[in-house]
Amino acid sequence: MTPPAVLVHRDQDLLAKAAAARLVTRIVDVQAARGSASIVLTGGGAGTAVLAALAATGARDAVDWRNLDIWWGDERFLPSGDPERNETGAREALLDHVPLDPARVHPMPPSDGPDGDDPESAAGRYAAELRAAARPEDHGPVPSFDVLMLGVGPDAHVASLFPEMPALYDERPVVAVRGAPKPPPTRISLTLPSLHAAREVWVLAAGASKAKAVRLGLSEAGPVQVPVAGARGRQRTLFLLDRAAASELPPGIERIASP
Ligand SMILES: O=C1O[C@H](COP(=O)(O)O)[C@@H](O)[C@H](O)[C@H]1O
Repeated sequence: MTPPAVLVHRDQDLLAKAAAARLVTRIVDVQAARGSASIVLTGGGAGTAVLAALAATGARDAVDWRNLDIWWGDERFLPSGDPERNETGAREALLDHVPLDPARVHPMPPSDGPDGDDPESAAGRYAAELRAAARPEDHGPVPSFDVLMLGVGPDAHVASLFPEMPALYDERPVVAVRGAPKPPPTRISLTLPSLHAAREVWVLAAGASKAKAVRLGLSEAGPVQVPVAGARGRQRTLFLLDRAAASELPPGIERIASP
């Protein structure tokens, strides 16, 4: 796993635009090399702002949308179409506006889906979908995602991996989370081993409320206490921040800033 690089942008708006431009470039590069690409979406303010910025840029037409697999890092276990679902936010911000292949969009099951109100079965279903998409060269139960984006909570959670909760010890690729401290309490999440399968992990954080979590995420803290400290990709890890989220970083951390 790679040590993170830190990039700091002026504010959330510029962060979203810069991350959207970076995402277009990354997808286009991967598609040029291999024909298709895979990304993992996050919910939350910064992650959804990146998708909206991508929808608003003309550069989106450079992406071969039909050859893109879209997965989610976590989901709030709610009925399909619920405005609190990460899927709903992503569809409204971007997915409904680009010509994706519906078969390559992989939302986590809703609570009114094939498993009914059973998050453990829904997590197992998603794990099976990931396993079916993994190729021998991935050497594991999930694909080697090209980019996996993560928001971060003020409590340092990523995906639906909350500090000190059992999901952080789980070796299965996908788990049900019950009793989450942030509503809704029932969720589905990729686990740390699945996050680590990504070639690139991008942590997105904006606002002063995230500053402490960002500082701890770049420290030597353990992922059980500080889940964002476990957000690391196989080839590259980026912390993409605005100035407020970067405001508590110690001087020793090297960063690249934009005006
Ligand atoms: O509940 C969640 O929260 C985090 C962070 O959200 P934010 O609004 O504080 O940025 C998000 O990354 C995660 O996907 C989501 O389910």
